[in-house]
Amino acid sequence: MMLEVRDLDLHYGDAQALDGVSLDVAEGEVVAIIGANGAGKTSLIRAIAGMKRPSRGTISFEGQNITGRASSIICDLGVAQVAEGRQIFPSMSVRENLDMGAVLPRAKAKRKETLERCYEMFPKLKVRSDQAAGTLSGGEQQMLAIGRCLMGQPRLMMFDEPSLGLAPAVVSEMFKIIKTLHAEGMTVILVEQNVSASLKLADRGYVLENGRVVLSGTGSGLLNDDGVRQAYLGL
Ligand SMILES: Nc1ncnc2c1ncn2[C@@H]1O[C@H](COP(=O)(O)OP(=O)(O)OP(=O)(O)O)[C@@H](O)[C@H]1O
Repeated sequence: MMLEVRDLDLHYGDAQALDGVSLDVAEGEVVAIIGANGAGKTSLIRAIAGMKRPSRGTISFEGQNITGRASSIICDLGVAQVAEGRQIFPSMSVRENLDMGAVLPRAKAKRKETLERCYEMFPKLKVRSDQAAGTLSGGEQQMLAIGRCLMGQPRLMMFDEPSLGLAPAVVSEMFKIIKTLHAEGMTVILVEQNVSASLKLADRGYVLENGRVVLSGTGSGLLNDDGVRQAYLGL
C-alpha cells in the first residue's frame, strides 16, 4: 500500500474529530472520501499532510511512518495537498507561481518538462503565463493551484473540495483533470461535496460519519448503495 492509515484519533481540544479511522490507498488509485459537513474529512487530510497531529494511531507512506512528522517533511516525501485556488500568489505571474511549486531538488531537476506538461494540461495557463495570477478567473486560479502542485512532482495528491465555489463548467473541467491524472498513474485522495461525480471517478471510497468510517467499497458499489444514495445523493 502507498498510504496506510490505522486507528486514527484526532482532537481539537476536547472535541474529537476522528475516531479510529483506518484507510488504505494503493499506488495509482483514486480514493474518494465522502461525508456530511463536520464528518472529519478535512481533519483526515490535515493529519495525513502533517498539519494536525493525531492523538492516536499511525499513518505510513510508502513504508515510512509519517505520524506526527512535520508537514514540510511529509511534503518532501511527495504527499501534496492541492491548495485552494485562493492560495496562489496574486501579484506574481502565472509562470512564477508555477516555478514556485518546483523548489525541491528532484522537482527542480525536472522543472522544464513538468512545466510543458502543465501547459499541455492547462493550455489557458500557457496563454496567460506572464499575467498576474490574481487577475485570473476563479476557475483558472484553481487550475494554477493544481499546476503548481504538479510542479513539485508529487506521488500522492490530496484534493479538499476542489469544486467549492466554482461554476458548473469549471467543476466538470476539474473532474476531467483528475481523470487525466488518474490515467497517467497519479494517486489521488479526493474530498468532494459532489458525491455522485467523485464516486463515478473513484476506484474506491470511504464514508465518514462523526469521525468514523461507516462504509467503504468500490466507487460504483457505494454509488449503488441504498444508504449512500439516500444520505448523500438525495435519491
Ligand atoms: N480548528 C478547529 N477547532 C475546533 N474544532 C474543529 C476545528 N476544525 C474542525 N473542527 C471540528 O472537527 C469536526 C470535523 O471537522 P472537519 O473540518 O474535519 O469536517 P469536514 O468533514 O471536513 O467538514 P466540511 O465538509 O464541513 O468541511 C467538526 O466537528 C469541526 O467542528
